[in-house]
Amino acid sequence: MTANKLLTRNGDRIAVVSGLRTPFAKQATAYHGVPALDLGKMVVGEMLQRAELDPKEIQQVVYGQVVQMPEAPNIAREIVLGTGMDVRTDAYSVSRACATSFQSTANIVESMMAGHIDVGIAGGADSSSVLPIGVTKKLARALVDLNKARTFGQRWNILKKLRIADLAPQPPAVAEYSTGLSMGQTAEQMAKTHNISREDQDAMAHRSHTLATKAWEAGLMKDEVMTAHPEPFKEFIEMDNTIRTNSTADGYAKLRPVFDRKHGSVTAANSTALTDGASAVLLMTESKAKALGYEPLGYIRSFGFSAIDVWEDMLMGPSYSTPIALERAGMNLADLDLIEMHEAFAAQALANMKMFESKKFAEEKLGRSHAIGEIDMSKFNVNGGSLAYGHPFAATGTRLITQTINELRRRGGGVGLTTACAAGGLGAAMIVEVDG
Ligand SMILES: CC(=O)SCCNC(=O)CCNC(=O)[C@H](O)C(C)(C)COP(=O)(O)OP(=O)(O)OC[C@H]1O[C@@H](n2cnc3c(N)ncnc32)[C@H](O)[C@@H]1OP(=O)(O)O
Repeated sequence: MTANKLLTRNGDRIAVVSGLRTPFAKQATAYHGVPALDLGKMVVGEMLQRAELDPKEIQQVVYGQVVQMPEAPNIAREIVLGTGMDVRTDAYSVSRACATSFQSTANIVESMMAGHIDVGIAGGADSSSVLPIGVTKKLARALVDLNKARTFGQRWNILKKLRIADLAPQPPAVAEYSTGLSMGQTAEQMAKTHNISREDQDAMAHRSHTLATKAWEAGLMKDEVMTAHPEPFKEFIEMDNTIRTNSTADGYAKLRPVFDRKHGSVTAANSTALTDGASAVLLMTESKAKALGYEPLGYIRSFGFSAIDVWEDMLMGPSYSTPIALERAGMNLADLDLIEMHEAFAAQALANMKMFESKKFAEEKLGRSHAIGEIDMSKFNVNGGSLAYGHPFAATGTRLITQTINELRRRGGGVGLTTACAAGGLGAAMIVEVDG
């Protein structure tokens, strides 16, 4: 029972007591004008209310957002202050690109393992609609110099050096800082290197939308997705508007590639949309959960993070992090009942799936004698993935954790892998379990 599990010093497992998210929405739609912080407060506030937990029980909040709000750099602390928690609740923010809420969850787990806390909240939120739109480097420099200038002549000397182009606003790019390549260009690179066909990418996207539609229709999302009522409080948002409920296989072929217009295969339909949303999990040590009268939904069994080069195959994180998490759990891929992989792009997910079954990859890149294993599609993203739900960067990790645990519960228990790639060549994998 105790072997290969994450345990506290008292032998407690780390329990997921609750998990919730907002409906996810495409950029500039339902949450236009709603900052990530408000989305985060919305989901954490609602989760506390549903759990009927005295907010004063929360000892630590670790939260994250990938696209930062300069006016509120510590989103976790703002969530504490904005949701009625004790002002003395510790809170800090983390960033691990698209794996941010895997990281915030890992931080709470580690605090529990160290014996520092026994109740904490982890999660992440992002808005692609409320962005810190900046100015060019030349204009930024001129503005600083203008602030220091004392005379009209000095001011004029600064201003006359500016050109019209220097005044253009600079939105943040979804690109890798050190290579300058966008995530879409990286997916395109991976599609070419691993011979991922356009047809296979489109089929994966169609599968994702179809399964997500079925999941919503069957009412599977109702416990884990709240109804949102964002400012200006005109409408309620009940469902992800990212999902194409009328997805048809032939609708995909018509689209032109976006990131390599001439020779590419990555389109708007086989990429995740730019998305707004938030998610969170409430974690407790097993004995604290029981003492407070909670029946845990599931447990965190193991996790692992990985890092590789950013120039080639940068979004291959699942293929590197999964063997680490499996080894720490004392398991093989075949022991898993579910495999939930973040679908950043169909090409990226398919390239990872290929590498899972490649002995050559295992030998050359992982230093292992055998492949990670072949993915059984009946266990893979069974209720659809990020291609359908979208990807509010920091929110995807805790979406995956909650979705996987809930599906394991519907199946009467078991063990599931959640895994994601992230910018910077990072990878995250977390194994969750539900008692049978
Ligand atoms: C580690 C990581 O996770 S890395 C990933 C990080 N995330 C990203 O990089 C985000 C990637 N995505 C993007 O940048 C954007 O979504 C893009 C550039 C791919 C597309 O953006 P947009 O052009 O604004 O997408 P939009 O939603 O308008 O779709 C474009 C067209 O495709 C169509 N389309 C989209 N999905 C589908 C589909 N499933 N089936 C059929 N048509 C579709 C739309 O209807 C639209 O058609 P229209 O022009 O006739 O209206």
